[in-house]
Amino acid sequence: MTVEPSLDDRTTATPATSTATRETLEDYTLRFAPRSYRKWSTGVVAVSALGGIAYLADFAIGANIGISYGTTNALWGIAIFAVVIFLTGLPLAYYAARYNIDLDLITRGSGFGYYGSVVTNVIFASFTFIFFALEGSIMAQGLHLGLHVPLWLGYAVSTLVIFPLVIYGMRVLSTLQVWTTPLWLILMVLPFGYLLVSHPSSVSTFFSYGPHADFGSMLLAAGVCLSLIAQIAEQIDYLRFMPPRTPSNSRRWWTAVLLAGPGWVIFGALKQVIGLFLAVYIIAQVDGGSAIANQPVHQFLEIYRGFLPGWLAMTLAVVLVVISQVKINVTNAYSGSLAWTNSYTRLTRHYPGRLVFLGFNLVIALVLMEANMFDFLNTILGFYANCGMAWIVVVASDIVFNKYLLRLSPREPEFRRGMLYAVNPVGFVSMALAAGVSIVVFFGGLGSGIKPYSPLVAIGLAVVLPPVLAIVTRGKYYLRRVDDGLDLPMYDEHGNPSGEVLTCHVCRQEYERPDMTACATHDAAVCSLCLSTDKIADHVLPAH
Ligand SMILES: Nc1ccnc(=O)[nH]1
Repeated sequence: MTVEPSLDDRTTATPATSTATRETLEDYTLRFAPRSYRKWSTGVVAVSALGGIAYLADFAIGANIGISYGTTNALWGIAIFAVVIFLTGLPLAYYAARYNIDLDLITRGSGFGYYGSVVTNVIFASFTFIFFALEGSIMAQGLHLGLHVPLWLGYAVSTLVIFPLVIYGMRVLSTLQVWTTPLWLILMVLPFGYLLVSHPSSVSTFFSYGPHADFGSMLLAAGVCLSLIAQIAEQIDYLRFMPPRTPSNSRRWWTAVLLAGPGWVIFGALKQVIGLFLAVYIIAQVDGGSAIANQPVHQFLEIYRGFLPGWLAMTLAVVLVVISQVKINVTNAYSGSLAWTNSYTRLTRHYPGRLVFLGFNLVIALVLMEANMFDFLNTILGFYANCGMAWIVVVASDIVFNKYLLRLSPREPEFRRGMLYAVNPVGFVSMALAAGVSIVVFFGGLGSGIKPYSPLVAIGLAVVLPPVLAIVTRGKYYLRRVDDGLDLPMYDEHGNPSGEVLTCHVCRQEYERPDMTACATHDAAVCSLCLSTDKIADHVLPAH
């Protein structure tokens, strides 16, 4: 769902094709990513995937939990977050890289069913507008500090600039994505190193900041960080372009999947720790520091001031904030519009084009910003985390327990209409219960004593319920039929999706084997998207 750098050498559709066909052929959103398109090395895929994580929200998140719960509890919270993200991200990243499909397609076959994953798409869309609003607020703080733009106007500006960029500028931005990463490292990592060396006493101030260790506070802190759990979906949007895994590239393949998949959290956690460190430094060193310590632009301004003239420090801080935030918000806007489009297409069997939903997503984000969401960050993120965890952890649990250990869920992914039941209770009910109960706990509905434990409730239910429900339903609701009517193997000799090409008799484009199904009424093959938009279910195969 995100931009791929330097993918210019791809095949493009002929002008006569429908909007749906053309737009999904740009980068195979909503579709299997074919072998013919996956020409990058494992290293290029990994670097592109990690290029997206230069966003600044982590600095604000780290600072906020530190200010609320103290350094010790915040650090433990970040550690809990990192472990959960890594363990749950691993099976998901593996499926994306091995089978070349995005997280929505994985979700459908991992316990949710063809329509069941519409809900998880909405969870993902919420992730993009909540984080769009958070990143946009940070950008507006930069514009306010550097150029005295009032915050309300800064929110509007940081939203409006994204439109033309997403509509026209994807290519340019892909390039920007690649060359701003080194610039970002220079602007961020080096100054932080300098601060540590020049002010060694700041380290002990840091460790002694705030209240002592307390398990409830650690979990509350972890809950805020865990709102980032859906980030794995964006990592996967790149990982699905991994080349086939063969005996000769197996090591490189696995390294790339581990680093760029669940490994994103190493960088995320580091940024949170740095944001927390800088916040404590500002509170200790600057008059009135506690009011601004959670704002990344102030954090960078303070570091730069240590060794640069004031005007230059200010310019650099604002430039860094604007570049980072525009970069990430283009991704948020793009991914969010895709998630909405995807749900809408499946429910109405009509592909409306992405622009409508781009507007829709950004309006919600702007309303959140204007309502001052930055001041209620811990609550919004902590609340969202319950939904995000319920989805991601259920999918991970289905893969690990139901696919591998119990073998009640089919090992190979399935995402095509007609092959799946509309809704599979295994994942759907698990997610609904995990999210529902943990939200009730989060708001104190089951007593204030267990209120901080809502992340544990969400994770616990989401881990345990899928295998229980798979056993209860005996895995009956995963596949509506097992044979897709095409007499061609789906996988090659190494277990990679086949690169064999077939023509869709509806849109007349060529697609690789895994994207195709036999047509119910014509003696021909049909592609997954033409199946999704088939209004009268003319091509959809019957249940077995
Ligand atoms: N995917 C994202 C992660 C963090 N912040 C964002 O804005 N987006």
